[in-house]
Amino acid sequence: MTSSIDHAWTLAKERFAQLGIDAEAAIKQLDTLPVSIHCWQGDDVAGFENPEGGLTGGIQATGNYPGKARNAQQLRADLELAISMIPGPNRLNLHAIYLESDTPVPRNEIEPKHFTGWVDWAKKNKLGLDFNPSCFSHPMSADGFTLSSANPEVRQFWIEHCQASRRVSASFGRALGTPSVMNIWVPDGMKDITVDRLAPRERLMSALDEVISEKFDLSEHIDAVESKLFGIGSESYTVGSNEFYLGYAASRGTALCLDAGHFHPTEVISDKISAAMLYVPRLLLHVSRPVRWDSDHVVLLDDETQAIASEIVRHNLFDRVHIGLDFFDASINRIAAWVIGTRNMKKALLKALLEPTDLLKKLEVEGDYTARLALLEEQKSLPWQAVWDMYCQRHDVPVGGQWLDTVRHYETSVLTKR
Ligand SMILES: C[C@H](O)[C@H](O)[C@@H](O)C(=O)CO
Ligand SMILES: [Mn+2]
Repeated sequence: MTSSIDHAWTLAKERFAQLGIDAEAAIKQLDTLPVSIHCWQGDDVAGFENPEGGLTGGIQATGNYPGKARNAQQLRADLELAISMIPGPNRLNLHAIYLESDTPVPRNEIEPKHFTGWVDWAKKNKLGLDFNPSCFSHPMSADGFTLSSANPEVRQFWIEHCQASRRVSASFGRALGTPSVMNIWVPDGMKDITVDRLAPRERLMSALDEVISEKFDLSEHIDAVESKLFGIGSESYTVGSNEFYLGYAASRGTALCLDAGHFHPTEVISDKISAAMLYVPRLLLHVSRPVRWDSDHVVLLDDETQAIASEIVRHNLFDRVHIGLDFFDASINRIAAWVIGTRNMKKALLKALLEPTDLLKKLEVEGDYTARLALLEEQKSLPWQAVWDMYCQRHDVPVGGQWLDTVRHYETSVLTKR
């Protein structure tokens, strides 16, 4: 018997075909676009190095929802549940503080062996891994500076941490056969009026040059650098600003990381993609949702998420844009947060893949802006949701909101007992 999902899919396929869109091809393309899920939503960016220590670096996870993961086994179990409800290919994005070791490991001495548990797990779950040095929540970052510190000892420590992180990242790429994108974000900045805004940037530039001096094949490791506007306690000056890192990535050939929460409130990263792509080889996206500030709310299927996805699809940037997520909400069920945010990113990609882009571009070139707007608005009510349901069904993940029942059951049976 034909199910309602199959029936809706057949009708949707016909409807899209009338506009010259191949829904089957859209689904196939979506299957080539992994989303890198960030591990840190699962435990409020605590990590396993010193989970009781405070989160520093000017970022904050607010909320006290019960059941956060407290060790690697719990975090992996939570991730497995989330991933079982997200259709299509995924990656896992790890921070260095999620290492596993029986004895304390100084950050500048981390090695691939401290992450073998993650690599084995990634293999078993068919996931690629991405990586991040963790330049925060540490006594050596206590005065707000790391790679740009005026203190040579502090600077050297973080250079060594980032160098060690690159070796870990490359080991992921070799073990899993897919390059690990390693993103460098440093919180360096000042709370108040800064007199010498140049010297820290000079130091950051030369420290980064030291960090990336060891050569790795792009098939195993990709460097990315992430800018920021401000952080809590560094409101007046951020060393690694947008201009700093755009110039750095363009001149050194690294990827540029654009975080949706790291710009002025009316600036959007969707509009930066086409501009930056003319100068940098690759982009890493940290898709997030800033509410008034870099609040890292869960990603919605909103206009900006859609615009980000549409930019990737419209300009065929599939091989040059790495899609990552960056939010950490401790006020709701953390597994639900992963599921909601990641499904939304994928829904936006699917909707973009179902757009009659060639026709829209033709109308634009011809100056028919009336038809362009009419078509853009009409397509919002095309039956993309039936295509999404079929995509979920084929990947054997819950089709609609039923996934929440599974999360609720896990909450009662596992999370509340932690
Ligand atoms: C954990 C951080 O959010 C992350 O490393 C960084 O990407 C960031 O966005 C800091 O604001
Ligand atoms: Mn980020």
